Amino acid sequence: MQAMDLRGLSPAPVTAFTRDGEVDYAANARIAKWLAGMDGVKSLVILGHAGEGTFLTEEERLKLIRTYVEAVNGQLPIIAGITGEGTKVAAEEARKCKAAGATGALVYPNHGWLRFGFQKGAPQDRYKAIWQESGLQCILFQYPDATKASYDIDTQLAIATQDGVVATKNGVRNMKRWYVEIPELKKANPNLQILSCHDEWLLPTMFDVDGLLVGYGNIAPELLIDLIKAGKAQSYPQARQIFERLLPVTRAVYHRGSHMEGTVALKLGLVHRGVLDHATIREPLKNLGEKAEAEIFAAFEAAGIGRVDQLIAAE
Ligand SMILES: N[C@@H](CC=O)C(=O)O
Repeated sequence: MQAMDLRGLSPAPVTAFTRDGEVDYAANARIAKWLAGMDGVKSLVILGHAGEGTFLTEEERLKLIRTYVEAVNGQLPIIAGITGEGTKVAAEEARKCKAAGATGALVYPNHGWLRFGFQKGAPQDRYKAIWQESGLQCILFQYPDATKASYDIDTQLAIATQDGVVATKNGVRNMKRWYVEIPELKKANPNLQILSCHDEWLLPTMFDVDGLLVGYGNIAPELLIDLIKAGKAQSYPQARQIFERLLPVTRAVYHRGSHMEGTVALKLGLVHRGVLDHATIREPLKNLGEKAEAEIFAAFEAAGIGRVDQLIAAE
C-alpha cells in the first residue's frame, strides 16, 4: 500500500447546498477544484463535521464523493468521514465510500462512546473492520480530552500500529497529553503522520506536526499552508506572525459559543471570499444572524483575506 501523503494541508470542505437546501454538486465541484489547485493541499476530507456529513443521506454522500473524485481528477486523495454507529455498519459504509472513489477514511468514534465511554478494544476493532472491509486508508481521530470518546494512549498506540492506519488527526486540546502522547505515537509508528485539528488555537501544535486536517482550511488555505511551513521550519516568529494575522478570523469563526457555529461561519467566510453565493446550511445548524455575519465579514477584512479570483479560472 502506498500511504497517502498528508504532509501539508488537508482542508475539510463544507458541503454547498442550493438555496432550497439540496446538495449543490456543481458548487461543491468548484470548491474541490479551487482547493486541489493549491500547492500544499494534500487531500480533501469530505463528509466530516464541517461538511455536515451526517446531515446528508447515503445517496447524497456517495454522489458527493463521486463529484469530488471527478473534480480533482486524480490530483489528490479524497477522504470520507466514516460515521456509522456500529462497527459492521461503519465497515459497510466505508466499503461503499471506497467503491465511490474515496481513498481514505476519517474514522469517527461511535456516538455512544461520547456519552458512556468505550469498552477496551472496541475502537481498534472498529478501525480493523473498516480497513479489512473497504481497504480505505484510515486516519485515527483523537477527540478532545474533555469527551469520553478521547482515546487513552494504549488505545491510540494499538490503532496507530494497525495495518491501514496512516495518520492521526489529533484534537485532544490538552497540551499535557499532546506533549507526552505525540512522541509516543511517533516512536511506535514512525510513519504515522501527525495532523493537528485544533482550529481555535493552532499555534502551540504547529511545531510537532506533519500537517493540518482542519475545517479552517476552507477559508484561509493560503495562510495555513504558510503556517505549516513556518512550523516545519521551527520558525516561531514567522508562525506567530501568521497566527496574529489570522486571529480576527479565528475569533469570529471558532471562538464562538459552540464549534457547531464554526461550520456556519465557514460558509459565511466562503461567501465573503466569493467561493459560495450564499451560506445555506442544513438543520440542526442554525443561522447566526445579521450581527454575527457582519462581524465575520469584518474579521476577514481585518485579516486582509479577500476574494478568490482563481476560482473563476478553475471553471
Ligand atoms: N476541529 C474540530 C472539528 C472536527 O472535525 C475537531 O477538533 O474535531
